[in-house]
Amino acid sequence: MLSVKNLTYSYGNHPVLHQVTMDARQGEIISLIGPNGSGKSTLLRCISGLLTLKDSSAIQIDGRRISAYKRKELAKVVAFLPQFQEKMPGITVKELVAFGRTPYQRTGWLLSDDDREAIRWSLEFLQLENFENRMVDQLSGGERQRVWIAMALAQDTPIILLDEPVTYMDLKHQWELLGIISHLKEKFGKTVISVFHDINHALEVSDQICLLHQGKVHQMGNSEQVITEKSIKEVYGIKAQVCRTKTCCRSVVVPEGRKRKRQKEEEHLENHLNEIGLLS
Ligand SMILES: Nc1ncnc2c1ncn2[C@@H]1O[C@H](COP(=O)(O)OP(=O)(O)OP(=O)(O)O)[C@@H](O)[C@H]1O
Repeated sequence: MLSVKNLTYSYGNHPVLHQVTMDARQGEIISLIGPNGSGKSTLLRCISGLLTLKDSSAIQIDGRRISAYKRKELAKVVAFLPQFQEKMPGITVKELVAFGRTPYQRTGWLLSDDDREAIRWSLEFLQLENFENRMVDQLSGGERQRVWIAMALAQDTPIILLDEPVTYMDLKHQWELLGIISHLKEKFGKTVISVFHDINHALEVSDQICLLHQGKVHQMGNSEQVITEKSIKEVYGIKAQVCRTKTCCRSVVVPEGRKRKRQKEEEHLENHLNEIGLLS
């Protein structure tokens, strides 16, 4: 459905993405992970059509290069939640979610029955019914983020791009949103490509994980292939354990804390002193 092939992108003369290749099938959840500045947002913005590509055939949807889509046509296929959302003063939650229907407007701003149904569905899906008349700029960061996600869902596209969708959310809402993302795939066959900073979030929802490092795909595949102690060390430069937990039915990544590091150093010193006979 979505194919990214040898995508290279520079901001002016600052190269950011190098020969990125990635495929997404229909109904697949792909997580983009990688350190700050590795190019995750830039990759999403390229796929969303917001950035102009030198090689316009590098990104194709259903076999058609994205530059061949008209703006409105592409907005019916790809919805994009950017990393930072505006506060949107003077606009209610329902009005903002209604903006998601813009690609379907013909003349003027009259909502059709389909529009109203999509708006209602999105508000319900994000549990925002009780918020619909609230002003967007008076919401908390996490609440506002849910409204922006609802707007993206109201667009009713087969492909949804989410840039750090859980950033401002508390623990409960983070895990609820991960459930919503899985639901979008399982019940509605949506293809979701999402940036996560918390690898455990990526492990919870992904069919595939794309690990970016310095603008290149370091590894792409299922979680067991990609999330290893070796790859975390290579890309993030930290020591972490990848533990398989029975209760979660998946792996969890636990970075080595300072206490454990200190404990290991002390054990090492004690062993050494033992070896040379200073401790007995
Ligand atoms: N508009 C821009 N103009 C110039 N350089 C940019 C622009 N946007 C991003 N960059 C640079 O491109 C590189 C990749 O940025 P990008 O935002 O894609 O990374 P990221 O992996 O999403 O980072 P983060 O995890 O911090 O959000 C960085 O070096 C950044 O400074």
